[in-house]
Amino acid sequence: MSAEIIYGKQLAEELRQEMKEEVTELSKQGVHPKLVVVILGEDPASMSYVKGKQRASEKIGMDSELMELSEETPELELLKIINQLNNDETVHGILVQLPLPKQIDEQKVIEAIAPSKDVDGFHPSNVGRMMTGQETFYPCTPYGILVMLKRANIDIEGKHVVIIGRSNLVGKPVGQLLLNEHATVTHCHSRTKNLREHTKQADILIVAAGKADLITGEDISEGAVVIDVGVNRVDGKLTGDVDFESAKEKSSHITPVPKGVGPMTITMLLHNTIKAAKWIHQK
Ligand SMILES: NC(=O)C1=CN([C@@H]2O[C@H](COP(=O)(O)OP(=O)(O)OC[C@H]3O[C@@H](n4cnc5c(N)ncnc54)[C@H](OP(=O)(O)O)[C@@H]3O)[C@@H](O)[C@H]2O)C=CC1
Ligand SMILES: Nc1nc(=O)c2c([nH]1)NC[C@@H]1CN(c3ccc(C(=O)N[C@@H](CCC(=O)O)C(=O)O)cc3)C=[N+]21
Repeated sequence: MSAEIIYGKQLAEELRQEMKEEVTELSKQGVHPKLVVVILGEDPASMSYVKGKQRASEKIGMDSELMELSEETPELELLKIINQLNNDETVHGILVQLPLPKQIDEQKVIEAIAPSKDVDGFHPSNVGRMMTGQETFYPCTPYGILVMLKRANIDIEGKHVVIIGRSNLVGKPVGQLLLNEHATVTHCHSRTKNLREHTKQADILIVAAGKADLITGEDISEGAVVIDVGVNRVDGKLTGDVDFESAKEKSSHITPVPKGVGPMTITMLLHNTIKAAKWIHQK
């Protein structure tokens, strides 16, 4: 069997077209969704994601602003800036690019962002809402994965989803969202023993470890759905956590890297920003 390739990039473009129309409609009502992205330092990989977010926002007619701060910015100064953005009525979404330099406590920064502007969905209040099945901003990568699975007509209910990763950004929230959709969820991580025994059990395998080629065709069962979240740079080339060629021969569906999960992450960020603008407007 050779898998159907799920191109997140293509789906992302379709969804962004719909969003562009929504932004036009909103602007007729005087609502101009605006995202502010804050980045500290000039790490090339981070800059490249951030530029991608900027381009995507502009393409759908959304306002977006990039605040480039020095790598040495003190924590207190960053917290002050976040406070100003929280109080700025023209700003609907705030994203502080992670990871942050070592002088800054990441959790403090995440908690400083007003939950109503937390388009990343990382604030404990929004995480709690997601956990209890309430409407909120869902973290962009997990939400993008959910939308991809749904659009590809993949059944989630009752299926065994195995996730490699338990980070607060990806692993944990994707497990929670799929649990909300009635999947049976297993998380694996660096202390998991006999990883292959677990991955072989997966109807849907989500790999978010950040280790190139961690998973190959031998680790999966015939007909599994494979979602590769990993973004690794190997010899200057972007690659995922899954050996695409061998996994493609055994899976029923598989996402590529690039052009898979990444573009969906950015799309859900745009979606959350539009949602934030609509919420504020309704108040
Ligand atoms: N495409 C996209 O839009 C996005 C892609 N990413 C990418 O996804 C990947 C994961 O990101 P993130 O969750 O932030 O990364 P983290 O490094 O925070 O988490 C990695 C997780 O994988 C686990 N892990 C690492 N190595 C192994 C191993 N050999 N076997 C089993 N488990 C392992 C870790 O276990 P433990 O908890 O025990 O340490 C941890 O839970 C990265 O490549 C990142 O670049 C991230 C965000 C968005
Ligand atoms: N506060 C915060 N929120 C994030 O959502 C966040 C973050 N910090 N820090 C870093 C990670 C990583 N991330 C990606 C987004 C898009 C692509 C993406 O679009 N990738 C393209 C390729 C892009 C390229 O060619 O460089 C693709 O896979 O096709 C990848 C990774 C968001 N993150």
